[in-house]
Amino acid sequence: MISVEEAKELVKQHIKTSDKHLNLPIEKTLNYILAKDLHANISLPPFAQSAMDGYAINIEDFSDEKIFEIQTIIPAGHTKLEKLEKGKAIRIFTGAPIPDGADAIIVQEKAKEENGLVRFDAQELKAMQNIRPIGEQIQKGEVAVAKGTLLTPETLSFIASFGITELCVQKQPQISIFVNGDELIKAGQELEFGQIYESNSLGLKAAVENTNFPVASVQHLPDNKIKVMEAISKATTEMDFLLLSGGISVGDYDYIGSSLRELGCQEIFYKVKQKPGKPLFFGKLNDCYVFALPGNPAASLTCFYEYVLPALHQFSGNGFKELSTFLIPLAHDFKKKGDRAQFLKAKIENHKVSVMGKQASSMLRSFINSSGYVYISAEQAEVKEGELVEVRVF
Ligand SMILES: Nc1nc2c(c(=O)[nH]1)N[C@H]1C(S)=C(S)[C@@H](COP(=O)(O)OP(=O)(O)OC[C@H]3O[C@@H](n4cnc5c(N)ncnc54)[C@H](O)[C@@H]3O)O[C@H]1N2
Ligand code: MOO
Repeated sequence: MISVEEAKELVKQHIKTSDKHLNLPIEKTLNYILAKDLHANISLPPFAQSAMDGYAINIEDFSDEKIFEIQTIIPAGHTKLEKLEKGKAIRIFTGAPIPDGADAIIVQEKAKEENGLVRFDAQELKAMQNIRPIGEQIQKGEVAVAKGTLLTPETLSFIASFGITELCVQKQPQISIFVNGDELIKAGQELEFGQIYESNSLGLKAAVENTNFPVASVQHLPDNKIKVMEAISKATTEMDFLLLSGGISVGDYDYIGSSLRELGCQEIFYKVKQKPGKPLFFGKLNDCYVFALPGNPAASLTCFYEYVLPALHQFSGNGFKELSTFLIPLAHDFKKKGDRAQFLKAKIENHKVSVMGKQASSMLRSFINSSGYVYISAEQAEVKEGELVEVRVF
């Protein structure tokens, strides 16, 4: 059985970033990954701009006593470069082009205007005050946004300021989710003795979608090896990722592992020294990455967050992006049972973190209102109150 660290390293090594790109109108690219470096096609700002509503002057002409004649008015959107005449002021507004010869904007709160004349309050002036120089934010030709960047609302807004209408983005992975087990029934049906409502597919689908990747299909497979093999064989020729849940342990009706092997799936690892999620399988079949997640609901989700999520990011050009991790003092002593690494649902309160109750991998309850996992490595046996622990936030 390999360690959590070894398993992650293997995922990182084996997932290749997709070279499938597509061009999309910029307004359709939210949450895609930029596939090519984007160079600034113009400087920003493209011309020197006033940062305030006020008056453009040349500092050499300024003295507290002086009254300036107002030469003209420059509103935002004025498309002609004006020239400031010696000793005069120009009325100007935020975003308007600075006239040639001006090197300071005095805000209107420090001025009094009357009959075409303006008198400024006594004040110290700094060269270029309230002026946004050309290219202050970025110069034409510089890399504006590097490939591999997630297209967030802020990034898209920045890109839009270059007047760009189309972007080359990474194609999103095609993902299928299969859940397996004869005991599982769909919500809405009457529960018979021995049956449970199937819940992992909803959790996994929501977790994938929460990361802004689409789910192509969800399917429930019976405990029937022929059907399992047929479904896996078809999905792995069509999908980039197949997420299987359940049937990967050692029981007589756990057909996922044997089906994958008989179909010739390359096994990259099976079984990780962790709780929950020990019988996690990762492999590759027909160019499709296969994660067989243990069926216990908390194990399925934990393996998703810790292994599948970074794999999806890496495939999509966003690097092996794991959950954000913080070091936070533990609010109580903790003794670990067993020698596996543990991902424990936990809550951060008052700058400390507490491990929640009901941690069994069959239970989801401790996820409710949790902030993330406390990660206790395989080597650690206990942690004392106040010691810093790794908290992985989902
Ligand atoms: N003899 C051994 N038995 C088990 C071992 C072992 O090492 N030796 N490992 C245990 C561990 S650890 C885990 S985790 C589970 C994983 O088993 P499977 O991946 O084969 O999952 P199932 O047996 O199909 O299901 C486990 C559990 O979860 C429920 N389940 C499954 N799918 C769903 C779903 N979609 N929605 C809701 N609940 C689901 C299922 O009914 C079972 O109760 O194996 C242990 N056994
Ligand atoms: O690995 Mo299992 O998730 O411990 O129950």
